[in-house]
Amino acid sequence: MAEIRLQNLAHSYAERPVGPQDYAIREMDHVWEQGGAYALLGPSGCGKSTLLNIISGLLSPSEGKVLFDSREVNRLTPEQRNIAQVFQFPVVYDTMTVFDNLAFPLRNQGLAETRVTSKVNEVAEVLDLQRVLSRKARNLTADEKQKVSMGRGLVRDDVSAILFDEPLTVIDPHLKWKLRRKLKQIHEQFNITMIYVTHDQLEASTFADKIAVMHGGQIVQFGTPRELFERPRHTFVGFFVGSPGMNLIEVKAEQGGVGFGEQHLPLPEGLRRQLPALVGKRLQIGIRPEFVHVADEPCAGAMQAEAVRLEDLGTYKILSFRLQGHLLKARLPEEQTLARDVVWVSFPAQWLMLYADDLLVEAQS
Ligand SMILES: Nc1ncnc2c1ncn2[C@@H]1O[C@H](COP(=O)(O)OP(=O)(O)OP(=O)(O)O)[C@@H](O)[C@H]1O
Repeated sequence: MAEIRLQNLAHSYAERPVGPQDYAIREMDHVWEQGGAYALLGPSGCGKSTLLNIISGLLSPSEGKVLFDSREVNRLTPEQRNIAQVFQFPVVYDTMTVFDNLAFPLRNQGLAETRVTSKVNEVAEVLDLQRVLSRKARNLTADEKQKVSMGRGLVRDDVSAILFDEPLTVIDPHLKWKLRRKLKQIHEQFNITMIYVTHDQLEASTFADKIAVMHGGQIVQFGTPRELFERPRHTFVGFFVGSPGMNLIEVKAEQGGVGFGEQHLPLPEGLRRQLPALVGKRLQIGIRPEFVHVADEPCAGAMQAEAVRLEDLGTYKILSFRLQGHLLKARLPEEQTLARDVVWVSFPAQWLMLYADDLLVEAQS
């Protein structure tokens, strides 16, 4: 088990990179603490697999260092780093039994056969594979094969870390939830550093204690699922995490707050004080649909808007409304009804975020 530190790390697949656009990973420093359950979340092409392969040793970074417990491992193979990796598609030995597949990494290490048997049984029980232990792997379903792949990663308790690259892609949807919970349970039981790559925020937040959100080859925020939801530090996190994503409106600085269209929006004192320092930057305000307050009648501080569509999603409703030409969303409780097309919306100060060039502006105390 190890603490994994990335130091001034960057990677370009190009032989002679000339600018940031040539980098799949842009310079970053990051620490994965020993024993943590982490997710690496981001859309296709943001650099997740590249980063995972650099950590595992399948790929050598073009710049910077990978340190395991302060020891540089840049030139070491995955075996030498003692990393277990579970890929999107199952990697199993078809002609071996499930038992022998699970035992393989342990026998390779020269473990005594009694210890092999007890470890294999322990992992098979966690993954519900006891029934198929004596079956040849080729006769298994895709789900079962992927469980065997996972089991091979989990069977050794001396690994530095286990890396999962979208491991549930081939798993039947109704089994996905069960397996995600299982992985979490395994993490609690074995206390191994685990990094789980996914583009699915639900998968990330059910598995991980902390999520690294990747965008354009960088980790734009590293935080708990709650932090990502309540205080997105980058507009991309606001937009990508949450369903629907955060409402973002481009604004200009004004006396006492910000403005968009004809609308003036006062800002809390701490943010107002920051405005002079932000001259020349692109300003946006952000508010999650869950925090927009919507009323039928005018009320203090509320802005008049046009209700465009109300979708009933069973346990809540999503209102699309137009405010000063911006189409925005609000999440309403299931029981809320709207009498007219005109609504009054307000953005509670504690949930209103201000972004300058896409980065969260912290209030000045
Ligand atoms: N072997 C390669 N050679 C050149 N460019 C590559 C190579 N592998 C990935 N890239 C590029 O690097 C960038 C990051 O790709 P990467 O596969 O790491 O992203 P990802 O977030 O894992 O996406 P996906 O989920 O689609 O795999 C992309 O622009 C991709 O085209």
